[in-house]
Amino acid sequence: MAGSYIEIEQTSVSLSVKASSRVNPKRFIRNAHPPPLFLQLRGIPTRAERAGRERLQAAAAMENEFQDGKEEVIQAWYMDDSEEDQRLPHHREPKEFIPLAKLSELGVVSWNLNADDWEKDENLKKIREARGYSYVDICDVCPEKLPNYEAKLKNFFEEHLHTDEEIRYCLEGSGYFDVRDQNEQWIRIAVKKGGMIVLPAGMYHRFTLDSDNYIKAMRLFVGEPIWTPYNRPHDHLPARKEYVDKIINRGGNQTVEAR
Ligand SMILES: CSCCC(=O)/C(O)=C/O
Ligand SMILES: [Fe+2]
Ligand code: NI
Repeated sequence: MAGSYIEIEQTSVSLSVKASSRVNPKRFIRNAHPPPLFLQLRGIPTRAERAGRERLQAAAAMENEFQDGKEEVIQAWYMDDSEEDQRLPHHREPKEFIPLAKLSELGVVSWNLNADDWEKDENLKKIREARGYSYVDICDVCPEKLPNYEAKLKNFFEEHLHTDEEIRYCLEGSGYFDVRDQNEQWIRIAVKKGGMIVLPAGMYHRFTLDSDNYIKAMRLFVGEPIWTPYNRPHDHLPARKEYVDKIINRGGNQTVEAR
């Protein structure tokens, strides 16, 4: 092939590749941007597509890491319907605990990390690297440190969704993240020091302190954070539709009625 040319025409680009000992023409074509039409038609992945897929695989592989002792820092149970103080556990009678694997089915990812050493923790670094969590800050939920404490707590407990993942790592204290299961039942996820949790984009949820009244949480984000809560109902948002398709309907065609 040395010295020969491969000419590929498509509407937006015309690509000439001179094959030589230094350039692998097949690889050059696969990495062209935009991808040549014949690659698109044959479904051959470009370099960008391969990189995207590899990132997703790395992020997914991370979901099985750092699980030892997780039950001590993250527990989940079905809630009762009582209107009593939101900070109470709200167990059903009898109690209905939920295996953490069930949370994975809902798209919730979680880990047990060493919160005493979070600044140097290699496991936290691995998670951030694999999942692209470039942004972090720390949020103390207590009246002295959180501006507009009462209003914020009220907003946290309004059922809402975000258009990106909600990623929280409990460094001190504890709190409850409530999520809906596939049948709209409330599940209470109790997170203690060392528990890190990811609620997927488009999942309705709410947050409350428990009766110990304090959490110090690391908040993580991919890129610049967008904190906007979309209170229920916000079923028309693409993030919600994707969540419903992927998790609630598991790729099927069932429709979910808006409340
Ligand atoms: C524990 S961080 C405060 C809760 C929060 O940020 C949130 O978005 C709840 O849904
Ligand atoms: Fe939230
Ligand atoms: Ni809206």
